[in-house]
Amino acid sequence: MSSMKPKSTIVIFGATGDLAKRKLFPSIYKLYQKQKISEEFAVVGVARRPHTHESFRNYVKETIEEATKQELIDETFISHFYYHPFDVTNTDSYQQLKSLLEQLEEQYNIPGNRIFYLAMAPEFFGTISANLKAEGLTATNGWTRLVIEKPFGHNLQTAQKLNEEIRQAFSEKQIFRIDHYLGKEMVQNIEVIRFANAIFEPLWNNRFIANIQITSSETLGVEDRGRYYDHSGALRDMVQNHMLQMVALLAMEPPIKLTTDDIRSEKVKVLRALRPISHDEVDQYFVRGQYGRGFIRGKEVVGYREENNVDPNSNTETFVAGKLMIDNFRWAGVPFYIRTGKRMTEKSTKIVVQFKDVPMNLYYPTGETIHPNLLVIHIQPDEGITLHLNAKKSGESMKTTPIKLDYCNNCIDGINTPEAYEKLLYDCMRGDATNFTHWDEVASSWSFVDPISEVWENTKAVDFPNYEAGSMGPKAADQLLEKDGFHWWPISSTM
Ligand SMILES: NC(=O)C1=CN([C@@H]2O[C@H](COP(=O)(O)OP(=O)(O)OC[C@H]3O[C@@H](n4cnc5c(N)ncnc54)[C@H](OP(=O)(O)O)[C@@H]3O)[C@@H](O)[C@H]2O)C=CC1
Ligand SMILES: O=C1O[C@H](COP(=O)(O)O)[C@@H](O)[C@H](O)[C@H]1O
Repeated sequence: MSSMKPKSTIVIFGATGDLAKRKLFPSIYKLYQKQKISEEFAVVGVARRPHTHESFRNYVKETIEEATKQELIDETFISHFYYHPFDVTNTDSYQQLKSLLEQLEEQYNIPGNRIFYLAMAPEFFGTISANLKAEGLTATNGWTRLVIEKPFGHNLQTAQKLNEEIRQAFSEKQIFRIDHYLGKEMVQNIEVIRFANAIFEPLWNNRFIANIQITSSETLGVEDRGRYYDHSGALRDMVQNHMLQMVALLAMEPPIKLTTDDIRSEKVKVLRALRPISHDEVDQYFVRGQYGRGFIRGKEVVGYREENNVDPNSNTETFVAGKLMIDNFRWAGVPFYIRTGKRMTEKSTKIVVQFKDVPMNLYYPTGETIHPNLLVIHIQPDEGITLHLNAKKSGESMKTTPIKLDYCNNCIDGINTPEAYEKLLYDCMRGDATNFTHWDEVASSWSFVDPISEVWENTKAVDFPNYEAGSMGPKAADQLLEKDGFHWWPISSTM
């Protein structure tokens, strides 16, 4: 990795789409504003919609203004954007794209460094990769990298096929598989909290931790993504990738060094150690839900089956809760509970590490319990850490009261946490793949998730819809913990 400002052309396939508009253009702008990338760069948008370079620049400008809520006055920045309209299945057009890139590389003195960002439906990933190689766009004097959006396959088999296709054109080192949760500030902080604090790591195991809970709840429904989501569901959309990545970061052994390979190999070991769930065991370990009508912040919303582009009899889950066991020395016997869903009470991603109770309760010999110690990692929207301890209740003789030590990451003046895509794009430009998923992680995650989706696809959920929009999911998700003697800790910002 070079310490110089990265310099490359970025080709965005799917440049007129939602992801480019909401995440990619604003991220490139932020990197430019912060002077993190070289002033000599070029972005080429590819999609079918007709645009000239000029009309595309206007479009990009509008999208950035909409995202940043600021007027974009820097005309120089926008002049680095170009547009090349074509259907990516049409092989003839790649030669023209190649000529444009060569011309821009000369104009901006870019040494053949190219990022191909596939912000398109996955069905095109293989075709684009093959065409880029066949038409000679990957052979340059510099480096070429391929950024792949999710979903990476629909199950292990399709993911393997896709991987083989893109590996025909790009080596593993050139492939940057995006999991945007890995770009979140507090997800990246998990590793630092664990490995830079002498007080946590000695306790970070089955002798002291009772359970770990990860919740990622959303208030949004499927919005305009019904067509994709109805074939995906929450298990593939959130669990196979984001939730399992957080589990891996929480459970991995300290890497030998903070290199991409060392960290990834520790994460893979966790994913391989996940106790496989057989078809017969799915109901014991996993709960699915689908939202019905309800209220989100006082506003009535429709049920999932009434959403656009969703089958009115859909069997797709919009909520998942699960109990994961990691069969290794460190974690044997410690449940990791995960839950994620749409149209829930609050938008919140939180990790709660619940420590085991003190060995003997000196303060309430009559049976009242002491509040367990909790370490809460607030991923979003609030970013921070809270440690729940017990202290003496003022004025009362030897009674305890729960107290909290709080650190708020995004309350500090001047800290403007970069958006996940901004960080990941920057990492990719620098060639740092640490916060992208290696194929081995993807494969292990699919192996774990596949039996669950197979059972759910083949058995109709008779009780769907089984949770009201605006609630915390179906009752069965609470029972999953209750049968182990635990309960979900609240996700409110006061936790
Ligand atoms: N949107 C989001 O928040 C997220 C998206 N993703 C992933 O990112 C990818 C893109 O998603 P999103 O932006 O929402 O999708 P959209 O449907 O909004 O955009 C798709 C883009 O592909 C272009 N396109 C479609 N077919 C062709 C073709 N044959 N040739 C050339 N261009 C084509 C479209 O442009 P045109 O019609 O002009 O050809 C458009 O620019 C998907 O893999 C998605 O799963 C992942 C996480 C979040
Ligand atoms: O990848 C996805 O993530 C979003 C949730 O991301 P967040 O950063 O807002 O927590 C989810 O809405 C979407 O369905 C899924 O594809």
